[in-house]
Amino acid sequence: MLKNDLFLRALKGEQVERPPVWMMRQAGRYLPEFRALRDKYDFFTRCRMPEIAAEITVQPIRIIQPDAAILFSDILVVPQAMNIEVEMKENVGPWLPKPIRSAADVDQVIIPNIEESLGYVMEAIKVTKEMLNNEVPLIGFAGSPWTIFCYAVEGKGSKSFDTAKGFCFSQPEAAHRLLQKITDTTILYLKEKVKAGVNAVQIFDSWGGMLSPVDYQEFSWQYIRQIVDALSEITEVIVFGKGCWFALHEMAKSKASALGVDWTCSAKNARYLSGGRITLQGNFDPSRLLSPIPTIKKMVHEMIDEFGKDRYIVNLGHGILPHIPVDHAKAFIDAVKEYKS
Ligand SMILES: Cc1c2[nH]c(c1CCC(=O)O)Cc1[nH]c(c(CCC(=O)O)c1C)Cc1[nH]c(c(CCC(=O)O)c1C)Cc1[nH]c(c(C)c1CCC(=O)O)C2
Repeated sequence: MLKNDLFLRALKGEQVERPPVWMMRQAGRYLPEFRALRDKYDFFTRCRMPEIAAEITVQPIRIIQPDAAILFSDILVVPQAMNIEVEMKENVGPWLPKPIRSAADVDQVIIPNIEESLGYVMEAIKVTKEMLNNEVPLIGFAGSPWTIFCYAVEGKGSKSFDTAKGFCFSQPEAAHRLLQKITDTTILYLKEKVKAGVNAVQIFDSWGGMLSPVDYQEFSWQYIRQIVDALSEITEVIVFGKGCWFALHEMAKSKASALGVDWTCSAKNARYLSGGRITLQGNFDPSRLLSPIPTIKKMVHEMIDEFGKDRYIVNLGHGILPHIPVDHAKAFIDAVKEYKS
């Protein structure tokens, strides 16, 4: 049994003493302990070594003490397993030497045997669960099919992902075939993660907000919904769509346990759009952690008042930035623990 199950209770919509808190990208570069390991091994090597991945996962649990851990890994290990080469370049980010640009390229993409190609993730989950010793739940994750597609086609990060969008609009049949392959792989992958021991899963649709509301339904949401349908049978599912406030109404009708929101959508609007009943997660502006500590704490308390303490998980509106001081990150977490309604 978990010693701290606040996070799972909030996902189930139960009443809580205070809302749970964790931070997207909490295992990351703002921690000196993370940077020390970073100097020793390159990015995907760290993902592939279960002991290292587990160590990075529990670092924030020791240092800033959130109510949930998120497995250290990356959304791009999935395309790697699908026969799409992905590198992580220093100061550049993801880099794909051979992006997908044609129907013939899509033919080369495989739905892998998860055990064979991503077994190292399952090993990392098992080691992490032992290290966590039932202190807090462990979150597993995957990118949304659309977000993975963005990298697979664009070949690198982008401000607008217009090559990826252009592929959808000019070669829709090939685009949908690729999106479906990613979806099928992601379902198999997340099911294995649940078997290996994660307590909940989050789907990151980081680039969903690049699409118009109509295109979002066609190229992103219909695939996320397949994942939610398959996974909600066995675990709690959180869907985080960056910039996807326009889809909250549709998302709230799904079997997801919670929806993530970013800081461009007010708590009031998010509650209104999502119908007021589903658990919401977010939405502190990550740059706001640069404010003085008393300001951070005050703003966190106001944010909880606005969302309400129940059916709410405190988080940032996107990942923590690398230059945030550790004591500011800790203040964010502490503010939630000090909250009195
Ligand atoms: C789009 C995306 C990626 N990866 C991820 C997303 C979705 C979330 C989001 O939108 O931020 C998800 C991700 N990536 C990482 C995690 C670990 C768990 C966590 O702490 O949240 C998670 C959940 C580790 C990571 N993934 C990456 C790092 C930094 C790599 C390093 O320098 O060591 C970490 C800690 C690398 C990465 N990985 C990716 C990019 C664009 C980059 C480079 C940009 C950057 O440096 O932030 C792809």
